[in-house]
Amino acid sequence: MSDLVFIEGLKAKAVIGVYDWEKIIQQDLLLDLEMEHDNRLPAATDDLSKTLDYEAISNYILAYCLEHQFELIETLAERLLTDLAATFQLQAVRLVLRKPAAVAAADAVGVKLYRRFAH
Ligand SMILES: Nc1nc2c(c(=O)[nH]1)N=C([C@H](O)[C@@H](O)CO)CN2
Repeated sequence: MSDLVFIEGLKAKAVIGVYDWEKIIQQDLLLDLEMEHDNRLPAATDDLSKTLDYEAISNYILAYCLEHQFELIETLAERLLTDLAATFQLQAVRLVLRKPAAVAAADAVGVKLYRRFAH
């Protein structure tokens, strides 16, 4: 399936990092998501409940980042995707998670994941 619902440049806040100073501050994260779905069903019904609601998913991600604390962005990315897939019945998702301020000489650093889920 090559149809996608996507979210680009979602700005989240999280307490994240391996160093002590990072455990007492919130830092900015930037997320891009591509979620595979079949566009024909929502298009045939014009019904929000038949698609992946990018607003609901964005709000879920923002809350998840605020409510969970990890050292590695790898951990956040993996657990977030597992939760998202279960909550929104995602079939397959590509995630880019950037930590823009982590390396001063770089525009951003981060992780890119692609996961397929069986429901
Ligand atoms: N692959 C990773 N490398 C690093 C991470 C990380 O989460 N994944 N984290 C840090 C520090 O927390 C850094 O962001 C502080 O600026 C270093 N390397």
